[in-house]
Amino acid sequence: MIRFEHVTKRYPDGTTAVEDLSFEVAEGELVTLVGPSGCGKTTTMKMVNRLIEPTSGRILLGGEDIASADPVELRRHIGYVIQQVGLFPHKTVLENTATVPQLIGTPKATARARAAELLELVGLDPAVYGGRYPEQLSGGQRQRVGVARALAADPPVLLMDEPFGAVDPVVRERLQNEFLALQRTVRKTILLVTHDLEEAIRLGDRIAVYGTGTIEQFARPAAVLASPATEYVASFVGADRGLKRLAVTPVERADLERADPARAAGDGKAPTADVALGASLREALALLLQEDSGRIGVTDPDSGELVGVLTPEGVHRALRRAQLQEA
Ligand SMILES: Nc1ncnc2c1ncn2[C@@H]1O[C@H](COP(=O)(O)OP(=O)(O)OP(=O)(O)O)[C@@H](O)[C@H]1O
Repeated sequence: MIRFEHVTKRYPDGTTAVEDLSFEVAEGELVTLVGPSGCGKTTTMKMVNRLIEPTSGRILLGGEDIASADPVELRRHIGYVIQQVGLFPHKTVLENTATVPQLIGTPKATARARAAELLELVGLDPAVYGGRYPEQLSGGQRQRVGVARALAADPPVLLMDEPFGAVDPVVRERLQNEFLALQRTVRKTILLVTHDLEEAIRLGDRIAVYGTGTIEQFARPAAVLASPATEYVASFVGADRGLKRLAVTPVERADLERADPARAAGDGKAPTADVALGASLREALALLLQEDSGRIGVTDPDSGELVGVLTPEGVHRALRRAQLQEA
């Protein structure tokens, strides 16, 4: 869907922001660009909507070279969410959200109805918030309006530059989770820039880890954590990557031991907590650490039935399995 072919950007003062970038974002995929300040993430992203022009190489969108597209037309198909959100202070939340559809000629009533739907979708009741002005919102609420506004024109592609950067860690995690749930419904093709590795791991279907102006590794989060491609990636990912890997490894049937209801009932140590198959090992381990029985139940997410129990040995097996799969 978005394809970079040997893209280099040199600024007029001679700074090479990115050099020979080649990668592809599949349709409906969310790719996070992560790396330290100044490594070229924002430059990469702004080349997609032609706010910045590459020095060499080309970028294809849906197979078409964007260099031959009309920039204004191009940007209609690309939603853009930035950290400062950039809401119009003198417009209400509803008007802000309806801006783009109205610009492209959607009748006012239709644009507003659509805006109200989107506000609902990002968790803001339009009846409560629609008439407010941006300054009457919290930082997290403003950020949600920014996301709703970017989705309003229903663009197939979204560019997001530190979209959750301006809020505190607790709100940030909630917004991230809501955003993931939203993405499961809307399935946009997304490039998301962040300097926060946790965020990149949590949100990305794949992650591009930037060195200076180049991508050091482009892979699924679990693969980056299990086998960093270079020394640089290993140090960026840090020594606690085993812990981070817990967050991206799901509980699978093969990790479980048989649930034995007779024994569980008999020794009075039935696990009191359970997780669904597919939950992260991090979630499972957090519960396991609080369980006297040393086991937690694992249920089928569809039927709710108990399918087995997970023990610390099971967690270890799961981690080894994940490492082998990614190696
Ligand atoms: N207009 C410009 N002229 C010259 N150099 C620039 C210009 N814009 C960016 N740069 C340089 O290009 C490099 C990449 O910048 P870019 O903004 O893409 O980095 P980034 O990874 O997004 O950083 P941050 O996380 O701090 O936003 C940096 O060295 C930056 O100083």
